[in-house]
Amino acid sequence: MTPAARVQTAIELLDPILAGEPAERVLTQWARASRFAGSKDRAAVRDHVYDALRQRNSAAASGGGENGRALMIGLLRLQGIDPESIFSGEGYAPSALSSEEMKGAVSKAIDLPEWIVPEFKSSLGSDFEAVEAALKDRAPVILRANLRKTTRAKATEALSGEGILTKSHTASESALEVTQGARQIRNSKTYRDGLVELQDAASQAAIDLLPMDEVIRTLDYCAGGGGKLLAMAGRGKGAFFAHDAIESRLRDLPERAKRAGVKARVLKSADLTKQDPFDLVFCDVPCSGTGTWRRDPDAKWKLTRESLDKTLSLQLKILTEAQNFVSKDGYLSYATCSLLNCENRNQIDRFLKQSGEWNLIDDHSWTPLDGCDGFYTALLKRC
Ligand SMILES: C[S@@+](CC[C@H](N)C(=O)[O-])C[C@H]1O[C@@H](n2cnc3c(N)ncnc32)[C@H](O)[C@@H]1O
Repeated sequence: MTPAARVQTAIELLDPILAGEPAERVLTQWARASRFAGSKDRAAVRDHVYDALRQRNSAAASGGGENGRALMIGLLRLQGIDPESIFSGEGYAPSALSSEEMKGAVSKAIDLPEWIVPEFKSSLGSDFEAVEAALKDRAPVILRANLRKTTRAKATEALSGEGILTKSHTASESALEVTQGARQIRNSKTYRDGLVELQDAASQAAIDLLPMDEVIRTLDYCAGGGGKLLAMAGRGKGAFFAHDAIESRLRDLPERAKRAGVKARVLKSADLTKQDPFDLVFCDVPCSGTGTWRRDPDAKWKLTRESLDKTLSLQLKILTEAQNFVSKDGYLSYATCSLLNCENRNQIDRFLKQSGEWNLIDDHSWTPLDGCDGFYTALLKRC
């Protein structure tokens, strides 16, 4: 595909996404139906679509409209590319710019839904502008060296032997930022042998704060794909249990655990009460995902006040349930990939007040300004 044909494809895919279809599904369906598109074409089209979504308001303001064509015109302007050089109307290129479209100019806007801006401002304070600007960019690709099987230095060497270059990330001693060869990771021997996993640096740093040396039985209460459980297992030697209210979310865990050299027992909700209590119950709760909007910009425009309010209630419900599975001297831990206080510290304060049984030992938050996704974690112990 020519560069112009890739832009035309992005325009055609953006329209259904802007109408509400999930971006990931639209891209996957297009890739399946477009055998002519090579891996570089697919990656380029994907980058155009996600770049336009990350900067949707700025692209609309710079392109003079809210549809796929206007967003791509605006995005090119924001990227310093004259859209006239792409919109030629030749071959598979988008049709030539109208005189109205030619009049547009670069115009930067706040690339967040309007309703959430006050939440962001009150949560981030003086960091608001810098974080909002960072969310317009792509997120780095970060790996976790699996400390069960290797060290960060050895993982770096093994990856480099396969053409994947990395540098150490300051947030965690297991974190590596990929600087070259990111698309080869999943096919590399280093990855297939379980020496590294894809995981953001803030998630790794959050696991570093857990008292893994002290605990014997760990329950990941909202285990999902098991990313955090495997990171905990990389640091601890005890027994690891995985639970999720939606059992199908745990489907990838056995394969990933095998690759990582970890034994993890999956527990159904009905079996939890039959278990001995756990020394650590980790709750990586459902959240707004605001901290990961660089990776999933489609979610940014789909979050509503109503869905955030529902999520806030669910978070408190999960903590209230999960506390029952913690041993007398055990720890309860809470985590979100959110940048919002209402899901983070405020939520913990509400829980502490409501239960009257727990003390906050430590909490920490990360933002893209730390070179990470937005993330929050709190560690609680019984009073
Ligand atoms: C943020 S995701 C977890 C991601 C996972 N920890 C990882 O690292 O890949 C939140 C998970 O909580 C689960 N969940 C939702 N409601 C729950 C509940 N009441 N009890 C336990 N898990 C729940 C969801 O199914 C989802 O998989």
